[in-house]
Amino acid sequence: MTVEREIVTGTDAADAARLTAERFVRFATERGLVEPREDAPAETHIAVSGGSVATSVMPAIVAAADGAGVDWSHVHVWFADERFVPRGHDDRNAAAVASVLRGAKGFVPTHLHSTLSSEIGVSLDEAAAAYERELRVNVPPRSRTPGALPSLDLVLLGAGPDGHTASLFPGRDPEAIAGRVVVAVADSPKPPPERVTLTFDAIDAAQRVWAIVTGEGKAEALRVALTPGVDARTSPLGAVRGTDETLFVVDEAARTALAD
Ligand SMILES: O=C(O)[C@H](O)[C@@H](O)[C@H](O)[C@H](O)COP(=O)(O)O
Repeated sequence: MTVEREIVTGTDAADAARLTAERFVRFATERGLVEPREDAPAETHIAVSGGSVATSVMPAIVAAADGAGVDWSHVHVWFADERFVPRGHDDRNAAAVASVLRGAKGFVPTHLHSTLSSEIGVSLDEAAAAYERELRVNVPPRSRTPGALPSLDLVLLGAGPDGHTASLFPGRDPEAIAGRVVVAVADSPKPPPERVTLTFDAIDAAQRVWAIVTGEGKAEALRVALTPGVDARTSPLGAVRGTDETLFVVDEAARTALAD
């Protein structure tokens, strides 16, 4: 059964980040990260993206979590996608996310799961395979079916004006990456060309998928994503779903192409 997609609207990008942070505090509370509970899950696995998710939404989340008393010591942070560039390169999302997480109370630095960077002599394919292995070892699947994919608790996605999300770009065959958790992208239309990304299957195995889509430049991408029945080749953003929750946090500017 497909879970209904929920849309919440902020006045602008900052308000959308605030609304996302509010939802995060609710999520963290449910998982026993504020008041420890006996039946709380031992670990919480979230994946984050680059762009404004790394630079605006994560800071809002960490600030709100701090105000609510969230303990990050059992939280693991993964990347929905990452650019395959040398460590320390400005294009790498890891540095921005690591710096935000320095303010997260109790966060254990080794719980930030970065992808391999390009200067260490691994190929792009090896970097993707290594990240898939790391996810499979650390993140339990929800189903006992053999081969079931790891189920992240929360995936935070952004979206590009072309409807890409993570590094899943339109015009590509989703079947070509079916069953994989992480794949290499060697020819991203948006620079830098080499990336690693979670697949549709990996995102769809996550319990909660939240996409933060703001700004007038995303209006058409949002309209297409919300078109009933849109496929992953036309709109990666429109195709992603969580097992329990799919939430789009948008702003007024991004809604301008939607019918009332
Ligand atoms: O990897 C990239 O090239 C970008 O990070 C990209 O995927 C970004 O996440 C989206 O385009 C949304 O960007 P904004 O949230 O900043 O609009």
